Amino acid sequence: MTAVEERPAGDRADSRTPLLSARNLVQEFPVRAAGGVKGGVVHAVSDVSFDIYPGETLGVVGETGSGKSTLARSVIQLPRPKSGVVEFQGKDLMTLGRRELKESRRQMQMVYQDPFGSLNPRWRVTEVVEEPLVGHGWGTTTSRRRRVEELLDLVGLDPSQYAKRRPFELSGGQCQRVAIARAIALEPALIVADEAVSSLDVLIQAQVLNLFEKLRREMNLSYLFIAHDLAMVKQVSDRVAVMYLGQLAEIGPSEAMYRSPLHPYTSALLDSIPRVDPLTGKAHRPVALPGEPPSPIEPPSGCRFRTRCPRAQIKCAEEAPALVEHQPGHRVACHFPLDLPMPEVPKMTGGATLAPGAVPGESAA
Ligand SMILES: Nc1ncnc2c1ncn2[C@@H]1O[C@H](COP(=O)(O)OP(=O)(O)OP(=O)(O)O)[C@@H](O)[C@H]1O
Repeated sequence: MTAVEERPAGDRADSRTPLLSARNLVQEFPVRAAGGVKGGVVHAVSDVSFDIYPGETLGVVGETGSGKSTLARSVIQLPRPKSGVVEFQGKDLMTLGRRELKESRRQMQMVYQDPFGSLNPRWRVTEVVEEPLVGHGWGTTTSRRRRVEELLDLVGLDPSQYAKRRPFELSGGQCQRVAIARAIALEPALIVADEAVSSLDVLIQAQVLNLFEKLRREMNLSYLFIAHDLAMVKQVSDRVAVMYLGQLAEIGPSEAMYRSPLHPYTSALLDSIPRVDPLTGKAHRPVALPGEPPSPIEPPSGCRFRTRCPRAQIKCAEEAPALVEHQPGHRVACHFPLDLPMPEVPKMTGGATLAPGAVPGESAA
């Protein structure tokens, strides 16, 4: 796949120069077979390219195991990807030494799914939030304490009530607010939120999402926002990237992706969530995605989704589709995307010669 040039969506993104450009990212993990013998590799992220613009939220969705977290961690170089380029604020992170990378990491912070697990249980809230400031030699003890109070205020926690508490004395939502205060302490440009609200109940989720949005406006933050919940991703994202088995299936402006998805996988993901049609008011009955994702150790040839795709053709097994722009800023990696009529070509009928995975029989759309 060639490098892509993307466009910011909507009027939130305030610049045409990306804050972050990831190109052809690859991350693989060796697997050990029984007895510790070296086995194959997990192709967790394969040739993924995307941009994030200042002030923009890019949502990433996909089934479990599709490589979302690995992608997020590759971006912040934890660990460094196997290959590719990550350019952040004009610097190629892949070539930076440890000291320079630490400086760049100030500007990119992660918020994790488990709010309790991500905080040191022995520390008080003040110490948790102050720690990155200390680590980067920020200010004096007095100015740091003042900054911690400001940060707690900013995330909606009254310092006089919460500063001295320990994580076990907080609710999940409060813990996540502390984690966010810590993440924004050094005024980063990018927050990588990996399922950051998934473990919270719905009401608290909405409050934390509002907090993210407030911080985006006030600090011109960008987000790489990872979640399973498509409805939530749509709500917070300017653009959405759909991952399947380590690759981008589709990326585009949030509204367009949900209104008229181009990839059969995106369409199937949307069909799998309960929702109400905004035009007719009719409830949509969710349809489960067929089958299971194939093993990322031996992904299918050609298009990785073809073993579950109702539109799969012979070509899909033979040739990997490139991520191609179909609408402005809306790219899809599919030989037979949903905005084009199905051509009259021989259909795939069985998996024997097209392993791994069986191909959905004659169910082409
Ligand atoms: N350190 C590792 N060693 C070996 N395999 C790994 C490692 N980390 C991730 N994987 C594998 O890489 C693939 C992608 O995993 P990843 O956690 O990135 O997916 P995900 O989309 O974030 O899933 P989830 O939504 O469940 O968090 C999976 O097959 C996973 O088992």
